[in-house]
Amino acid sequence: MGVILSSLFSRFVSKIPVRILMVGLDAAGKTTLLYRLKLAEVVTTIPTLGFNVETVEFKNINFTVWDVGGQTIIRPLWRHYYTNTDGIIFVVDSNDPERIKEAADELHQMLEEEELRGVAVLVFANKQDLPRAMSVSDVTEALRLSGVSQPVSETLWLVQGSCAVSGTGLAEGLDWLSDQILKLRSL
Ligand SMILES: Nc1nc2c(ncn2[C@@H]2O[C@H](COP(=O)(O)OP(=O)(O)OP(=O)(O)O)[C@@H](O)[C@H]2O)c(=O)[nH]1
Ligand SMILES: [Mg+2]
Repeated sequence: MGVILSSLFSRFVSKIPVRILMVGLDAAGKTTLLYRLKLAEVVTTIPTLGFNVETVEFKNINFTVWDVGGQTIIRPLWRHYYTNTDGIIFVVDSNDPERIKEAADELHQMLEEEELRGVAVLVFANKQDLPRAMSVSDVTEALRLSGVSQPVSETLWLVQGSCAVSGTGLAEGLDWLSDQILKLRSL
């Protein structure tokens, strides 16, 4: 009886494990975002040369977030993290219109990967606190996402405005991402 109760208990309280790959161009704010989520603090970052990985508890989900460095020379490493990815967080510096096309090209190249087919993609249009930041709709257009079809009952992608420094928009993004991942799992 005790064993049954304890296994029932752990079934209700244990969190659902989910693996997230977080990528985007260098300086988009990935590492800042990761530690804002993990510690609710702003950490001083240096460019990530390899990766950071942290678990972040959010509602009934246990996200393992892989934050991989975005400098041009190390972008080919992203694909080594694709296997078993449940969701992608693609971080864009909305204040860097000069490189938004480069970001779009990287995103589309990734979306063509067989291993990532059907994976939910949350785009954070980050740095919305900066006065000259591109709006969410401008980022969506520049990323050419409207052309990427959404499956009938799920939404494959969402562009969410964010500020990794204050944390604005992060919970909304994770809410959407967790819903999508759970929906896709139940299909
Ligand atoms: N104003 C503003 N600055 C931000 C925001 N997010 C990150 N930054 C700053 O942007 C710079 C780069 O942030 P990182 O988190 O190191 O960027 P990254 O995407 O991890 O970069 P790589 O590791 O090189 O791929 C840092 O100076 C951050 O403080 C934001 O939402 N608003
Ligand atoms: Mg980093």
